[in-house]
Amino acid sequence: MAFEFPQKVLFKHCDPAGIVFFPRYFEMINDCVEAFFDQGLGVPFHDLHRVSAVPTAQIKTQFPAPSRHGDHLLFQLDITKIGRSSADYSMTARCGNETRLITSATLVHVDANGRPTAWPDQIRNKLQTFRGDTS
Ligand SMILES: CC(C)(COP(=O)(O)OP(=O)(O)OC[C@H]1O[C@@H](n2cnc3c(N)ncnc32)[C@H](O)[C@@H]1OP(=O)(O)O)[C@@H](O)C(=O)NCCC(=O)NCCSC(=O)c1cc(O)c2ccccc2c1O
Repeated sequence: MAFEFPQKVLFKHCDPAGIVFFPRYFEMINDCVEAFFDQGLGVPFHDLHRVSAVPTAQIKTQFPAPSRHGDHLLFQLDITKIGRSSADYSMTARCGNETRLITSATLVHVDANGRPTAWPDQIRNKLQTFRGDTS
């Protein structure tokens, strides 16, 4: 099951050439991850960050086609791997049938001291429900 996150391209996302500037895509990616924790996992960041955090250890992104002001993007997130303290996800953003962004990344669950710590069972079990087809 993929988690879905709609995002309309706004004026603030675009550069003078009229296309989405890549740092704004990374903000959209993080907005999708934040919504995933809140709505998908039932662990909103304002609760999670009282005791832990989930920084990004690695991320790889491709932009196969540009997005423009007014486009309606649909982000889809799948969990592809769950480790002791880490989780890999893949994410795409599409406008209609056209793919605009493909990304894969690793989040690591860390304690209040920033050290990797095992996922709590409640979060691990919810992550499992968003496992995609890969590995
Ligand atoms: C991320 C680290 C805390 C990892 O520490 P360390 O390297 O000591 O970890 P281990 O070797 O013990 O491995 C633990 C665990 O992580 C996996 N892992 C580690 N590095 C990688 C990697 N490069 N690629 C893939 N996987 C990796 C490893 O396989 C282990 O997995 P297990 O499942 O087996 O346990 C440390 O490296 C660190 O602190 N890095 C800096 C992170 C950072 O600054 N990122 C960029 C800015 S922060 C950020 O972007 C961000 C912050 C947030 O608070 C967020 C909150 C919510 C969502 C997103 C956030 C976010 O993106």
